[in-house]
Amino acid sequence: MIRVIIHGCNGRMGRVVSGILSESNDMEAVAGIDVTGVQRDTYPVYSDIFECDVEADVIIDFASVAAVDRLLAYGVEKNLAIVLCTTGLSEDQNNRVKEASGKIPLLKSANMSLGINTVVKLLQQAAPVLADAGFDIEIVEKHHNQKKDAPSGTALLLADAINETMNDKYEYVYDRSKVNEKRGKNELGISAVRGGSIVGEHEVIFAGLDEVIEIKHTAFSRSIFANGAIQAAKFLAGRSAGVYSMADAINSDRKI
Ligand SMILES: NC(=O)C1=CN([C@@H]2O[C@H](COP(=O)(O)OP(=O)(O)OC[C@H]3O[C@@H](n4cnc5c(N)ncnc54)[C@H](OP(=O)(O)O)[C@@H]3O)[C@@H](O)[C@H]2O)C=CC1
Ligand SMILES: O=C(O)C1=N[C@H](C(=O)O)C[C@H](O)C1
Repeated sequence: MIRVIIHGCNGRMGRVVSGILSESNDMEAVAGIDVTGVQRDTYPVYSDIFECDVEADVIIDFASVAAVDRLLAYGVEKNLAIVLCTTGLSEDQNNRVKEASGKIPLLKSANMSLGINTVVKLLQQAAPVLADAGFDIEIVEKHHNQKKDAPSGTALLLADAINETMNDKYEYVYDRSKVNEKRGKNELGISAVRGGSIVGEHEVIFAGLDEVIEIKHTAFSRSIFANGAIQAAKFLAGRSAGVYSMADAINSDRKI
């Protein structure tokens, strides 16, 4: 049995992860961490991560940026693998993630779904061809009205995937209302929409002369992220220290 601590267990994502693990034959939730400290399932829930002294193999995190520093410190202290799914981390926090990965196995991804990770590959093929032909690139993301960070971690992940294949030539533009000039060729626009219960939608628009290509991913339920995180946890448990990617977990033969 792979023993999992769910960080943010009472949140929207934590509850979905918890539900899937309760049906698993080879993985189990052994503890949860959530500011509320409310126990909803069979495992104990701690409001302070350092109060949790339950033996485990891996932490699955869907919580809050405010909780990330203590999560990393706890993982390092207890020598626990971490699947880090919280988005909106600062540059300093991303550096601390890298530092921690020198000591523990760590997989961080802004999107755990197979679909988005496949879109990344498509973009890396399409972007060099279309950008060289003069196409402008814009990303539009849509999420529910409870989401705190904007733009989404996935929008940035997609933009970075494109930019890496283009020698980092793009400058990201988030708010055109402040720009009173025509669009520059090296701009990559990123726009965020927030409303209702939209689970997650990402559209990458390649706009050329007289033709437009749109690559769009729509999440209809949170289980695609939860299943991806559980697959990542299964992949990560027992590995040596280092940074791993969702692509590593998807290509692994340790399936859920
Ligand atoms: N990588 C991916 O594929 C995905 C990433 N996400 C990201 O995951 C994160 C969580 O999303 P979601 O579940 O919708 O958010 P929620 O706000 O529903 O859940 C987060 C939970 O974490 C709790 N929490 C807040 N601070 C702490 C803390 N210091 N210690 C422990 N628990 C804490 C919250 O408690 P309280 O409500 O009381 O503050 C809440 O119960 C977001 O950053 C989101 O962007 C989401 C979906 C997919
Ligand atoms: O907060 C969410 O809900 C989501 N967050 C992630 C992000 O910021 O990209 C992933 C997914 O789109 C849902």
